Amino acid sequence: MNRTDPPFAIEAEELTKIYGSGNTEVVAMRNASMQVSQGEVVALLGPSGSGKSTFLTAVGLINPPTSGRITIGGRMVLDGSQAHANLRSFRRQHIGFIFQKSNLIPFLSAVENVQIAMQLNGLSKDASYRRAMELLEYLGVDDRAANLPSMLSGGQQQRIAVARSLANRPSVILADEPTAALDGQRGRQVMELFAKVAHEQGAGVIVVTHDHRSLDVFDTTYEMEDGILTKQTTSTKASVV
Ligand SMILES: Nc1ncnc2c1ncn2[C@@H]1O[C@H](COP(=O)(O)OP(=O)(O)OP(=O)(O)O)[C@@H](O)[C@H]1O
Repeated sequence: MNRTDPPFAIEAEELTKIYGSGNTEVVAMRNASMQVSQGEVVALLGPSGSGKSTFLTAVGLINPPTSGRITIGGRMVLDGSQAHANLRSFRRQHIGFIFQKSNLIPFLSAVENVQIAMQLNGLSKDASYRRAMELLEYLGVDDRAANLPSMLSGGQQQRIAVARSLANRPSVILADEPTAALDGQRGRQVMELFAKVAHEQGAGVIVVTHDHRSLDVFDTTYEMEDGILTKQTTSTKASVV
């Protein structure tokens, strides 16, 4: 990389994660490294139990690695177990995370679930409401804004979760099988939305997916197998909406 190049959105260096110890020790991830440029969308593939979630939650500063370094937007935030930032507030400002399950707050309406992410960062109620409604409209669920999560389908809940993850215009978006609860077409739309946000906002995006039909949306594909991460391809890109 040249000195004048912008920093990588995400730089993971030699991440290793060991769960347990002695007889129960599991090395879930071994020296995993990845660089994601600003505006790049990465697919992370691999069989069940291969370490994909371990990698994603490490990069998302949720489940720190046993060793290795994580640099976000040019700032090294984690060196092994040593944090170089307040991880919780750094995560809230810079990282959007979408889990397999939507994890919405059950007693807040759809729009409030999106607003809360912004209000925690100090945005006013009115401003957060406007942006939340804009995002819900973008995702085709604005007519559900007043509903509690329990009144929504799995796919609708997931779209609310996607809106919430985008609310603070994060520089990093991490998604763990975000389209598992969606039908093929809606799943593809969500993937295309990630690509659009990556390109428009210059965010770095990593998506764990099993959906091979949407792989053309991604710039780069990595595969995890037995805790070893390997770069596969830079795909032939489809046009993005
Ligand atoms: N908290 C934990 N304690 C002990 N072992 C764990 C823990 N979390 C994950 N593991 C183990 O680490 C390995 C990697 O798990 P991980 O969840 O990262 O895989 P994955 O590729 O995301 O799987 P899936 O596709 O099924 O979600 C597995 O062998 C798993 O059993």
